[in-house]
Amino acid sequence: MASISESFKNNPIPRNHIVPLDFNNVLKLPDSHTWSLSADYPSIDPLDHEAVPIIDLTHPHALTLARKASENWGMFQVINHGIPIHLLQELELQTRTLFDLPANQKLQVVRSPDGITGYGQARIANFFNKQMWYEGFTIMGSPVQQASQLWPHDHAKFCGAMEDFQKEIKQLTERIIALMFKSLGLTQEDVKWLRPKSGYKHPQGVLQLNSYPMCPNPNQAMGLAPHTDSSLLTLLYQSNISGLQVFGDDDIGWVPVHPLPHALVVNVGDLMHIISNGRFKNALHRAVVNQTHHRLSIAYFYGPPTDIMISPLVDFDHPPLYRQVTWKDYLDAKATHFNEALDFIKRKHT
Ligand SMILES: O=C(O)CCC(=O)C(=O)O
Ligand SMILES: [Fe+2]
Repeated sequence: MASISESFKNNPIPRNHIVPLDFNNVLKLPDSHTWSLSADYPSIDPLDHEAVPIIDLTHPHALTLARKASENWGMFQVINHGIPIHLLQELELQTRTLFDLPANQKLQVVRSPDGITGYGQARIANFFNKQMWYEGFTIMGSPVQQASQLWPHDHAKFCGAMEDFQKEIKQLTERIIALMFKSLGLTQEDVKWLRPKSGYKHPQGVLQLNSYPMCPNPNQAMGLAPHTDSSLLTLLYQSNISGLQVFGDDDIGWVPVHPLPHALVVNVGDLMHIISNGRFKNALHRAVVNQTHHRLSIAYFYGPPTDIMISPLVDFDHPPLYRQVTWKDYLDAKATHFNEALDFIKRKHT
């Protein structure tokens, strides 16, 4: 069966890049987690500068606003998105319950080297020689298999929250993707797979629970190293602790994206950048950590069905920048070349 899991099977990760530190048992930042960050650390506060736009999805000009934000930042926050607040609260509570478990229990559900779901370090860990102050848990569909190992008699709440949230966030993500495609001039006929009827496989979604424990020396630690998402679009719920930063450009540098109560961050992924033929920015972002709060965030990565070819939108003035790829092909390129993956699918013009 063609699924993105195949890409993970073909690109196994060594176990020392999977098992996270037992953060509860360290008082001092270990050398393995100490980054040389002093030069790039001071980042600009958006209070002094333009910040990542906030878009009310019920606003009559939401389409134009989303297009502009995608062109300028590759990122925006949405409010009035329709996801019930109680669901976000339950999602956060269940995520916290998971990460509050002792390390030896979390290790019962550690990701396998060639697997996609379960507990572990950031998937990008093997591209860096220092480790991140991070632990994560990846879910595709029902998490019941792992949850029943963690809580043999009591996993219904965790599974219920994760499954209910995936249903809601999938619909919302598709709604925002449709809006962005429309803003690019793509028709429903061009992207039939987005609302699959018979004959199309379903789009794929991955839910990623992220945890950044309190850190004894946050200025020399990295929560999640700079990366772009390999998805078409990512939606992120970042609860109420700051930590997400987006790279504006060389003048602005890293800009914090402060959480707004119950808002969701929308992040243009590499595939959307390809479809837009470079018009939408694939946001380079990272997460920093802090000394006093355990920060959680929940990301939903959305991508097309594996057999769908993603190709750049072209017009007469703009020849295609990239060759066409499936999500799986792209994930394979990313697993080898990481942040340079797009260069490998660039078309060479003579
Ligand atoms: O925790 C955050 O704010 C960022 C998470 C993220 O970038 C990711 O999961 O890909
Ligand atoms: Fe990300």
